[in-house]
Amino acid sequence: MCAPTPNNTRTTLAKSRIQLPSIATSAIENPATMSRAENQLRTFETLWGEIHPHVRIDRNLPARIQQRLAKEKRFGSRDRRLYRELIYTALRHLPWLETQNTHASPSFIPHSELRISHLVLWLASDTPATLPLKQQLLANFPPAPATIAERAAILEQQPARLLPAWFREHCPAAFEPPEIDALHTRAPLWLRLQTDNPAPVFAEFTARGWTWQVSDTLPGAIELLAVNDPDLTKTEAHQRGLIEIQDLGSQLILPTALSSFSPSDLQSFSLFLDACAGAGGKTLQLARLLGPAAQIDATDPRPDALAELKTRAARANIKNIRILPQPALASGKPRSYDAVVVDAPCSGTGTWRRSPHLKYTTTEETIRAAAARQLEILARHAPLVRAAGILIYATCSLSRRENEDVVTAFLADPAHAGFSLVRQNTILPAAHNTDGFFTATLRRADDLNRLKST
Ligand SMILES: C[S@@+](CC[C@H](N)C(=O)[O-])C[C@H]1O[C@@H](n2cnc3c(N)ncnc32)[C@H](O)[C@@H]1O
Repeated sequence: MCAPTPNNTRTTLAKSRIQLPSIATSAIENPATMSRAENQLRTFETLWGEIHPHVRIDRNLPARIQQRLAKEKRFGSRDRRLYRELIYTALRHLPWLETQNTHASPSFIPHSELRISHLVLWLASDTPATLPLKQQLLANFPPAPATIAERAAILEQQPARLLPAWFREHCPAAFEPPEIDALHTRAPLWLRLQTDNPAPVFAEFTARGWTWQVSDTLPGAIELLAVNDPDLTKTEAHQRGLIEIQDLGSQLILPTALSSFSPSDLQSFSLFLDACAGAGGKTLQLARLLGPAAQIDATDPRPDALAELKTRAARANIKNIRILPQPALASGKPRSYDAVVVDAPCSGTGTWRRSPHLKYTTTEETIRAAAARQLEILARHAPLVRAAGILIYATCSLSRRENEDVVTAFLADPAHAGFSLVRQNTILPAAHNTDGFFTATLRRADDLNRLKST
């Protein structure tokens, strides 16, 4: 499986400093005696063989993976977790796997039957699903070192090959060792507390045997530890709206964007528009940040996402969110908002560790198209910001073309002469072990008439 294609460059592996021994060959030769672990690795190879041809052409690969795993009725939830983990590990390290020649150098693995799937298992994070396989099949392997640079040295690969070369110009920082490590790590599971009294949440987690830690960066953000992809929707905490799943980086966007304003400034902002609300991750967070005295209008072109937002708001008993269908907003009387949030659709380059397939389907053209759309959405919503109000722009991209360049182009347009930049920040993944995000806060001048006449 996963044999290098004729187009791929084969690297010849010289003798490595650390040798990766193979599993015993007898079980492979006689399937009847194959261990459960070996069977599972073979099943992964079959699944990967089906998925691999679609990696570079299917931007909806996660749905394909999900459907493929669901189709296999004999899989239990533990099997599905294992295969998902291995498939996502393979996706994160694909450029290495496609060029890793396990046969070229007998000196690398003497008398070996090392297969690419062993390397995938070796590279996979230690989780309750992968650990039993690692213990059985990789017993003689040295543990995989923590950093991509050390792993690359063992495999005689280049760390930078894991990212598209064209991306360097868009985000040089992503190629620095800490960021490459963060972009190729299994994403942690962050929750946002949606209650001032987390005691029942923590009591339920304890009863389920789950451990967690509270973020020291953002109060109210908690990371679930050593839990193997739990179905949080089944928890009482979720059903009562006490928690929402939200990456810490995403949780940091609004507090960062609003951090230049004093509490009294913030009190004067009571009418917000969330212009790209989707299913409302940030709408719900805003409602909590601002308190019940503020009003948040939420809109999005996707009615199904807005319906989900309605359900989530009801679950959390949040009453100060008003959902506006987009056509009504476009055709109705323009409102004047204290603040408009444009959490824009983007290429998702900040989410590559969570959605690694995007590394292979995103091109410079994808980014160009995303930037044009972002500028259009910002320009369309700018007139809705009142004098002295603010416009918050955010993406989950690390490309400066979708971030700083969009802000610069927006400000350069004479139609936006009343706006100025208050702050802009890139949330790099390594800083707090998050996905990558960008946020900019723009303020509209307080005397629009004066600006119009100048
Ligand atoms: C990054 S997602 C928003 C995520 C959401 N704010 C949250 O926190 O969960 C971007 C959203 O923009 C919406 N969108 C796409 N095209 C748009 C457009 N032209 N104008 C406004 N919103 C758009 C998408 O439907 C999507 O829900």
